[in-house]
Amino acid sequence: MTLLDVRDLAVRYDTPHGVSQALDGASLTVAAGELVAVVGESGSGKSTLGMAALGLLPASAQRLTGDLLVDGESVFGLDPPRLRRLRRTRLGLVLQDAAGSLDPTRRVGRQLAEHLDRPGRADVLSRLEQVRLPDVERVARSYPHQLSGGMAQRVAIAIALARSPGLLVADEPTAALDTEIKHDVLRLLADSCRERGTALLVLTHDLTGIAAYCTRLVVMYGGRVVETGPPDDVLERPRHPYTRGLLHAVPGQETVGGTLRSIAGSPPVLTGPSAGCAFAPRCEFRVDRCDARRPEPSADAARVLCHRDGELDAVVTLDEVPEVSR
Ligand SMILES: Nc1ncnc2c1ncn2[C@@H]1O[C@H](COP(=O)(O)OP(=O)(O)OP(=O)(O)O)[C@@H](O)[C@H]1O
Repeated sequence: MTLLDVRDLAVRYDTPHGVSQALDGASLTVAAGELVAVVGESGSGKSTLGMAALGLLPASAQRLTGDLLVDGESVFGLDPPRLRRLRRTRLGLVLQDAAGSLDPTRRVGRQLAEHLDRPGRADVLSRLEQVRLPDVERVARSYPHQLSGGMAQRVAIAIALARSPGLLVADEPTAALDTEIKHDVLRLLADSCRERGTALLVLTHDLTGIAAYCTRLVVMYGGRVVETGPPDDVLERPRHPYTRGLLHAVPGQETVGGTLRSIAGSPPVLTGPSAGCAFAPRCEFRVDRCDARRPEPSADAARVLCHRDGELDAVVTLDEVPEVSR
């Protein structure tokens, strides 16, 4: 069953400093219980997509075209009370700065209790145990500043999952954590969502870190979804030149005596809809039609947005795509 249905969504921000087209016709569906990672460089539109899914776009954001449906209903069509109810009952959010998302003046046990249907002490402690926190009595009595970053993130996950939402959006949930605990937190997020049947949308720069924990990878560029598929397919047989570039740019994939190749150029800052393929200026396979027309998604499940999809394997052998350790 489709839980989240993003249909050709275009969103732009109007600010005193100018206009920024954050989403330029993004399309994506997420089924109930799916674990989806949305990857892409800074500015590709991941956070805007995530906030739109939660009905949390700021006032400066304007929907130009398209729609976003949760449980079959457009979040843009809901009045504020119904949107609040949808958020409270069906949606959850975990941010990068977990400690910052907690109230610094109140003990974490009390904060968690507010989100529980049966807010007793036993339930609070059991929820803290479920997110694999040690010494839960002490944690429940603590103020946020008394917890490490990893512990605060686990509390934030317990709060976000308290009502077993249909969809949990996690925006760079491990970016502020030490490398050793990043994987533990990602595993916890994925396991907790799987146990509850909650769909997970993780927004991240870290393509390979997340791959082991999700059932689908979604690659964004220039405010559009340019490729999607099971992690093994995307990592082993990337089809979009941007995905291939991202994999070449993964640290640790350099060959001995070779150099780490990054994608030349910078991601676009769009001020309006892209006339052609937004990746064309950085693409080594660019031809005239790439600048002239917007690519439409391929008809298969990967929905690759590339004019040259299907032609490129003759140009690049897949041996050139580095193997990614997961
Ligand atoms: N509140 C805002 N006001 C104005 N412009 C914004 C706002 N939020 C995002 N943008 C712009 O929209 C574009 C997409 O940003 P967005 O944060 O959605 O991408 P992202 O992929 O999540 O990037 P990052 O990983 O850096 O958060 C960028 O050009 C960004 O500067």
